[in-house]
Amino acid sequence: MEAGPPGSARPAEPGPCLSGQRGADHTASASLQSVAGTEPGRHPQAVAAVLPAGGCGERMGVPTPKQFCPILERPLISYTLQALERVCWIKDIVVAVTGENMEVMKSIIQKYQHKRISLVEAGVTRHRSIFNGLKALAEDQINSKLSKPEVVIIHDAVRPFVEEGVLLKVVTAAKEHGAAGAIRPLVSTVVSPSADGCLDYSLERARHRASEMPQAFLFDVIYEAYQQCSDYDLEFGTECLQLALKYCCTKAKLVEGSPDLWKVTYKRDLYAAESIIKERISQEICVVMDTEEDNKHVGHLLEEVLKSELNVHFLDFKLVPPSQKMENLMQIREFAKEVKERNILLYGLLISYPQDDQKLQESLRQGAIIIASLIKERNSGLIGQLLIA
Ligand SMILES: Nc1ccn([C@@H]2O[C@H](COP(=O)(O)OP(=O)(O)OP(=O)(O)O)[C@@H](O)[C@H]2O)c(=O)n1
Ligand SMILES: O=C(CO)[C@H](O)[C@H](O)COP(=O)(O)O
Repeated sequence: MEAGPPGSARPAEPGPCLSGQRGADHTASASLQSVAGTEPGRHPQAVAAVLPAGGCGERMGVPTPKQFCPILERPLISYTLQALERVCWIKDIVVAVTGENMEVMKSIIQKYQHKRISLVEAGVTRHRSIFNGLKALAEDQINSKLSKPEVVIIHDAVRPFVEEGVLLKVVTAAKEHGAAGAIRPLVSTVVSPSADGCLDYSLERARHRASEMPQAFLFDVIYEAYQQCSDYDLEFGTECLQLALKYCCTKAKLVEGSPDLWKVTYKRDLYAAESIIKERISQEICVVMDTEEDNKHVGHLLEEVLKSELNVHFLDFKLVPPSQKMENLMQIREFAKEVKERNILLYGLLISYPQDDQKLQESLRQGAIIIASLIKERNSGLIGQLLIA
């Protein structure tokens, strides 16, 4: 079963959103090496990331800012951080969080053991939050453990499915062009209404693209752009690539991104994100079997049946001696409670091994169906129960 990251303390509840906050106040390891700048003579801290996470998620319509909304009992932002942390050549990750949610963020970092994270205070708009993150990375910060990177990635905290491949593409393109960003084809046509609410004009859909995240910039380019830009830009702007163009004459390279890069914005996006996470979890499982030596073949048969149910590849397959802990049902329940603290869901499953071949197959098929649905659904109500196939 999928094991969540270790850690025990529960994070504090996120603070509610201040209403009116929005706009109110002012592939190859060789290429990875070169992105990370590890070749001789390069700055060792070449790539850093800034994650704006200071919004209140007005469009989501729930009191908890969306970045802290739980998906399968884990805050959304933790998935995004995990996705960036997996990329070893990103040396620092600067997260911009509001003062009132600083403690929540710290407890998430502690609980899920996130590494390489620095926190800065968010601003009242997304651009201001990003600017605060960039300031923390700029060289002239006293007492800072951060150092100025050559390239900075900017990525929204609410886009959890960012893959290393697209990060590599934008960073590589940013090194060459000064700026780069992920794009997607438009789903709907963009129209411009006139003051009377009637159609003024429409854009030719095939000639336009949706700008997504991640984006990457030569640090000096984007920092200069933020330093130069107007209060109006900081207040109402939504496009970092535009700032680089307007203030540094840097034309960003546009890179095709994957469909999963979309931004969690509305409540239905949380359900979509949950489904994607479940799908991914069910493709990365470790099955630990407790089978007696003379029944080893049954374990292998189960693996075969399970593969057809789940479409998974097995990361690990072990035969372990019966554990003392599992000997009675109460202990399974106690053990399940204990490991749930670490986001591990433990269920007991008893599969009978009839001598009759056909009955054995049926029993294994039932077992595989139960295992597959437990993995896909992560039903926390059933943990510690002994299910029978
Ligand atoms: N003052 C702000 C506003 C937004 N963000 C961050 O910018 C990202 C993208 O913004 P958006 O989806 O607009 O988030 P919200 O502003 O929270 O959502 P809404 O517009 O629905 O209020 C999010 O990670 C959000 O937390 C930020 O760091 N600081
Ligand atoms: O759209 C974008 C591309 O540049 C940004 O990712 C950003 O999410 C826009 O944020 P907001 O919803 O606050 O305008």
